[in-house]
Amino acid sequence: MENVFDYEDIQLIPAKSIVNSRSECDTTVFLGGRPFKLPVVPANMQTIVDEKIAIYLAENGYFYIMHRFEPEKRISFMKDMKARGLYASISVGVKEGEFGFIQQIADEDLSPEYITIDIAHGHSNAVIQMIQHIKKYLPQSFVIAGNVGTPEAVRELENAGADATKVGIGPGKVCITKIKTGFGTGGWQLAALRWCAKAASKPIIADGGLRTHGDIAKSIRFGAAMVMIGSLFAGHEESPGKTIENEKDGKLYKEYFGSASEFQKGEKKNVEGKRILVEYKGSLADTLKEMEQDLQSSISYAGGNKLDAIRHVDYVIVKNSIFNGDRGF
Ligand SMILES: NC(=O)C1=CN([C@@H]2O[C@H](COP(=O)(O)OP(=O)(O)OC[C@H]3O[C@@H](n4cnc5c(N)ncnc54)[C@H](OP(=O)(O)O)[C@@H]3O)[C@@H](O)[C@H]2O)C=CC1
Ligand SMILES: Nc1nc2c(ncn2[C@@H]2O[C@H](COP(=O)(O)O)[C@@H](O)[C@H]2O)c(=O)[nH]1
Repeated sequence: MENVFDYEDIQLIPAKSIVNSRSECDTTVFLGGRPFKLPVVPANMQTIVDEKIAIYLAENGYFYIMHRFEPEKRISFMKDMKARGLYASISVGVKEGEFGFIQQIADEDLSPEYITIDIAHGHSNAVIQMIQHIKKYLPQSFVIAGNVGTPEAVRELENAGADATKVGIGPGKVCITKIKTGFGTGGWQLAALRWCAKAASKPIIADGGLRTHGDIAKSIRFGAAMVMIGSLFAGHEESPGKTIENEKDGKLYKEYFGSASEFQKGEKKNVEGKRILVEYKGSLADTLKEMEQDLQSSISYAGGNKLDAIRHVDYVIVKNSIFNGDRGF
């Protein structure tokens, strides 16, 4: 494939501004008929999102996807969100019991607004069957299916009924898939996104590999409707990962582990994720605000006042050079 690149290899080219203040730029995105303040969703991982964060995000106009690693809590979670007048957005796997779980939700008339099928290798018959199963029993739910890394996969999942697909196999910060298996979009996630987006007729969520707020604009430029981010959300006061104090200097860290790590699985079987510590960085609300301001600025550099302006800007490939050797961001 020609033109293979990743986030750090790209710079977007500014166009004449049409606004007098960055505050005029609107970062709203629609997904499944609902408006959200940002085209960003924290990863559906156990050290990134919990019930409290989900409620905060839904109440404040952000998109969230609850993880699937405490399966027994999902029914009460959905009931709680509905009782609060909030949308419900859950994750499912594809093992046998998950098909029964979908039927149970339908029987209890709970129909969550969003269901994400969260599987490492989403281009599979199991995921296609799950999409069709959800569409049969819960036709009102918006189905996000993934993860995939090829146009063929995007087309097949869309044809099976997925309302959006999630692109990213192995670019994540706590991912070791590319090392353990030799496969994935790690190192060329942005080019893979562009490749997939050309084939897509429905929204794409770019998942994994974003390391700076500027990477949100780059994802949008290359075809994402929304991005999913783990590492940039792992270090907050509210983040569910354990808080750890460095004995030497008293500095605070939060733990962040992969959904396919030994920490998540509780066993050493098919491990494709690791655990790291990320620096503590204050409140989630502050990061969301900063992301919004940075993205407003991106929109103004794109010469527009809405997210769409970013989709049409020119870009250059500057291999590994945007940090000028300085990786201290
Ligand atoms: N985005 C990414 O790059 C990656 C994300 N993850 C995350 O880790 C978590 C666990 O993922 P996953 O292992 O899929 O979930 P599960 O452990 O729930 O496995 C789902 C089902 O798919 C099967 N399966 C898993 N991997 C493959 C494969 N490569 N080929 C064929 N069948 C497969 C499993 O069987 P069996 O276990 O017997 O093979 C199981 O039946 C998820 O949250 C996922 O998002 C994991 C790796 C990569
Ligand atoms: N290969 C693996 N990928 C994983 C695992 N757990 C989660 N993930 C993926 O990473 C992104 C978050 O990436 P980040 O770069 O923003 O930190 C997440 O949404 C999943 O798609 C794992 O154990 N192995």
